[in-house]
Amino acid sequence: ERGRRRAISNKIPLLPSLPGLPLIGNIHELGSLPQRSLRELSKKHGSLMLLHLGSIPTLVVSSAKHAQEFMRTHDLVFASRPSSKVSKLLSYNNIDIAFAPYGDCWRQLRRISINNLLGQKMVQSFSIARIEEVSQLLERVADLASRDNGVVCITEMLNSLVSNILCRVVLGSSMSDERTRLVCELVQRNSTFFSVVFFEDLFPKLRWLDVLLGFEAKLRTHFNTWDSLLEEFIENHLNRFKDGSDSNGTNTDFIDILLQLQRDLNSDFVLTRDHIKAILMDMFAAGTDTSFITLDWSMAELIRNPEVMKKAQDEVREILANGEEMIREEHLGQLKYLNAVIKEVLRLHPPIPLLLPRVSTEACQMEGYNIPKETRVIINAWAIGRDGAYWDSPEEFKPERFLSSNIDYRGKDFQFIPFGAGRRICPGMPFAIAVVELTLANLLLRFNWTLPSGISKEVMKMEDSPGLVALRKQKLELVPTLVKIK
Ligand code: HEM
Repeated sequence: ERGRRRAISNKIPLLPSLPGLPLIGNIHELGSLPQRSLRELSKKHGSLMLLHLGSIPTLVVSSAKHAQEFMRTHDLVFASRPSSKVSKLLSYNNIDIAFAPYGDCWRQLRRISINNLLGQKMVQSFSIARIEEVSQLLERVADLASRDNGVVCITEMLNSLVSNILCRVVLGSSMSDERTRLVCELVQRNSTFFSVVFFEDLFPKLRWLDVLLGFEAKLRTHFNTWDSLLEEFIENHLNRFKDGSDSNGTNTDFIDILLQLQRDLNSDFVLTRDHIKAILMDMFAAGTDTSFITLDWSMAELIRNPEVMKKAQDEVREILANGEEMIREEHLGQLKYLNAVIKEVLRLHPPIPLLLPRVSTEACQMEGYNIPKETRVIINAWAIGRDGAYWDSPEEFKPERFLSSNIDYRGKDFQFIPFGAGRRICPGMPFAIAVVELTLANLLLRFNWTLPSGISKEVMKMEDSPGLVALRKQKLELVPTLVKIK
């Protein structure tokens, strides 16, 4: 049967490749913001294009219809990830969740991530961490607002808020500020490494060039720093456990949960120390920048669209009963307009504009073409979210579009896939949404926001910075004014 299928697929034509240069193929066409250049290319060559990145054949998908083919119809064939030099090292040889190839190890770890770390129930159990960190942020903003010129760099404040929440949930509340800062720095360096393409990834025979140019040594040093830090965190937890100083379980964090699972798991799957370190690395790498970027773009869009800001502020201010000073998690379900604002931000600014790449584990057929095994797939979620075929005035920021529709980001509506879809959809979605909603709601409740004097919204640049994640290029500085609560 397999042989017959192969014989049939041999007769089906391959998708024609875009013309490229010798050796490098189409790399020169990517530019510094591939989501934009790939969208331009797709306007000419169609929403399913075959490119060659070095010697690697890569399909680029730019329409909701084709995204659905890859992430629903043929999801199983494309549920694996290609390995790269950076991801392989930082994921302890691809034994994490985000970069693991499709298979038993990935399935087991993904189940753990959903059942024990990131699912709705666990997200609720960490609500105190969010509330406390958000109230500290509000105090810091109020303090800065009362000083000098009252300007705050909201980008930096949001970045440390998200890092603090993540450190607290993953490592526990007793972590020193110095350790939290180090994690934050390493997470930023991770992003830099993920944006660098190593020669070996494009031309497997050119690994010697990475060695010669010192790239490989730098990456290894970075990994070693991470590794010893994660070892230190795990050992501290084990010692605390041995002392019995944390036996009442009130201080549970991700490391405690994973160590407990390591002790309990009575199945064939053995959770090793490397698995635990790889999962922890994933949580920091996948969880920090993404949520922070969403918050940063939200504040930028709100300041550029004062009528949207006003509506969102009216909504949060109306639902508080007299005397209450903070929006709490139980209020969030009522904030329909704020929810639409967040969706609109994720539509125009998906934090991972090209999602994470997939790779086929067997040949399959699509639109009369044969797609061979081991073809890489990049899905341009950024272009799909701005596709005029699905969205009215696609480049405009109009949260109202979501008030009258049921479209959401849970992976069923392929014109809106900031979290991906199918088997590999982001397991951190409930975690991220809880942080983003609570933070935005309270920033809008407590303060009125304006641009520093001399700066008008017309001169704000809404460009992304290059890299795997799309942070706004300019840091956002704003002037908050404390609002008296009734
Ligand atoms: C607004 C915030 C976030 C966005 C937009 C986002 C987006 C994504 C995307 C696009 C993917 C790839 C999906 C695919 O291949 O179809 C992904 C995967 C993943 N995300 Fe998120 N993410 C966010 C927050 C988080 C958080 C807070 C965590 C954890 C603390 C997290 C953990 C992961 C993991 C572990 C994966 C790999 C899943 C797999 O390969 O099976 N993410 N995310």
